[in-house]
Formats: sequence, C-alpha cells, structure tokens
Amino acid sequence: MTDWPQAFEAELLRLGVQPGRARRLADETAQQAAETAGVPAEIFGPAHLYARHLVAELSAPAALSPRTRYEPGPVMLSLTGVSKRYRRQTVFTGVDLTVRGGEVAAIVGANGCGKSTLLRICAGLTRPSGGTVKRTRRVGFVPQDGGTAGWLTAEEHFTLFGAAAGMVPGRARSTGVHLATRLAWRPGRQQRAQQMSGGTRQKLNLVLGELHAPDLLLLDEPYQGFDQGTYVDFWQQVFAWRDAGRAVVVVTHLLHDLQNVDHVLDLGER
Ligand SMILES: Nc1ncnc2c1ncn2[C@@H]1O[C@H](COP(=O)(O)OP(=O)(O)OP(=O)(O)O)[C@@H](O)[C@H]1O
Repeated sequence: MTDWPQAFEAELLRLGVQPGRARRLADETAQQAAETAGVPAEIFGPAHLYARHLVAELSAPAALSPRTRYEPGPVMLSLTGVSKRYRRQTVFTGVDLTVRGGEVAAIVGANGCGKSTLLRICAGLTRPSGGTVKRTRRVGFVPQDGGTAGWLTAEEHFTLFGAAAGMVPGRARSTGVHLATRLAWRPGRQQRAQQMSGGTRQKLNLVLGELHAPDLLLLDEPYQGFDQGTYVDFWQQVFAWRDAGRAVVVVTHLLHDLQNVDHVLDLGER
C-alpha cells in the first residue's frame, strides 16, 4: 500500500505542481507531522484531499504553470457614494470603487486623508457615515500596525487564527508555514512575536490575513520594515493572488507600486 507522503506527493504531481516543489511540500509536511509526533493521516486527513486543499490554499498559480492573462471575475467589493465623518471633521465623501476577482486596487493619498479609515470600512470594521458597501463573505484584513499577540509564536498564531476560520490545527500550521516561505521567511518554533523584527511581524500579519484563503484581501501598507528582496516577494505575491482570481486592495504611499495595478483611488484628490 502507498504510504501517506507518497500518495500526497503523487497527488500534487497529478495536480500539476512542479516535481521539485512537490517533493519539498511533501518533505515539509512529513517534517511537521514528525515534529508533532503525529500520523499525517490524522493531522491532515486523506492525502489526496489535503494535496488539493494545499494547492488551492497556496493560490495555485505559484505552484502551477503561470497564467499569462487573467479575466476579471465577480465583484468582490463595491463602494458607492461612501463618506466618513468624525464629529465635525469630514474625512471623505462620495467614494466609489469596484474591485473584481483578478484585480488589484491601490488606495493612495497624503497622510491623514483617510486611507486606513476607508480600508477599515471595506473590511466592515468601521461604519461609513453614508453610502453603500458590498463585499464578498471571505475577507482577509491586514492592518497597518498588526493584529499579533506578543507572547505567541508564529505557529500558535496560525493555530489560533486557523481555528477562528474552522481549520484543524495541523492544517492551519502547515498552511501558515508554506505561506511564510513565499515571503522568504521560515518561522522559528520558539520565537514569540515580541522577539521578531518589525518586518518579520509584518510577514506574520500577511500570512494570518491569507490563512483562510479569502477572496478579498485588504492590506494596509503591509510592507513597512521589509527589505528590498521581501518587498519584491510581496508584490509578486500580490500578483499571484490576482492571477488566482482574488481581489486585492492595498493602501500605499509608494507611487512606483502603481504601474501594475488595475485601479488607483486617490483620496487626496477629492
Ligand atoms: N477613531 C477615530 N476617531 C476620530 N478621528 C479619527 C479616528 N480615526 C481616524 N481619525 C481621523 O481621520 C483622519 C484620517 O485618518 P486615517 O488614519 O484614515 O488616514 P490615513 O490616510 O490612513 O493616514 P496615514 O497616511 O498617516 O496612515 C485623520 O484626521 C484622523 O485623525
């Protein structure tokens, strides 16, 4: 009978994952099972189902042959005439934005013009003063200053956030670790968030935002503290999400980020 790692690797290959990558994923998964002293089938479930899940979670394009063109998909976020006031201060009025699956939108503008406020409205965390917001159900939100707990390790974060999204611990951990490698980060097993550098904590935030495979990703300047290489990895990741049919909204100050995005909403011009 074929054992679990072999069946897992064979299914990855059947799904079109490159052989070297399939082998790495199989090795990493076996290693994680060994570290928790568990049997893979009990931790991850049937090998073929876990392979399919993983390929979907990892936004298949990075694993499968890249698509050269993408088709905009269904509307994931729609803002119509949205406004926000704090007491007597009007932050913005009349904001319209539609983002479909397979599109990236950037929100730009000077400090204090309301970019973070608008993103929180998109996420449903702040109520608009006026207008209509429609969003898909599966939303990932990466705040500017982090939603991590200082005393927890990366893997404990994966388990906790995964549980909130209905993922079993083994699957949440392995998905988190695989997503981290996309950002050139290998989480230390003992390192708590408070011991991480600012850039590494941001990577943790990004992975947590993506852990449950959301259709819409809302990112508030998620690369502060990243070095140049990681910054490039980050944008490659954004375009991989887009090519996988996800919608991405990024708040940014950096105008050279904008050449490849589909929509630019300049709040400063309003
Ligand atoms: N909870 C709040 N209560 C009152 N005023 C707020 C609140 N949150 C934000 N503001 C105000 O709303 C305005 C927009 O803030 P916001 O943080 O959204 O701007 P921003 O464009 O993201 O800024 P930055 O580029 O500095 O991150 C600011 O004047 C801010 O002081």
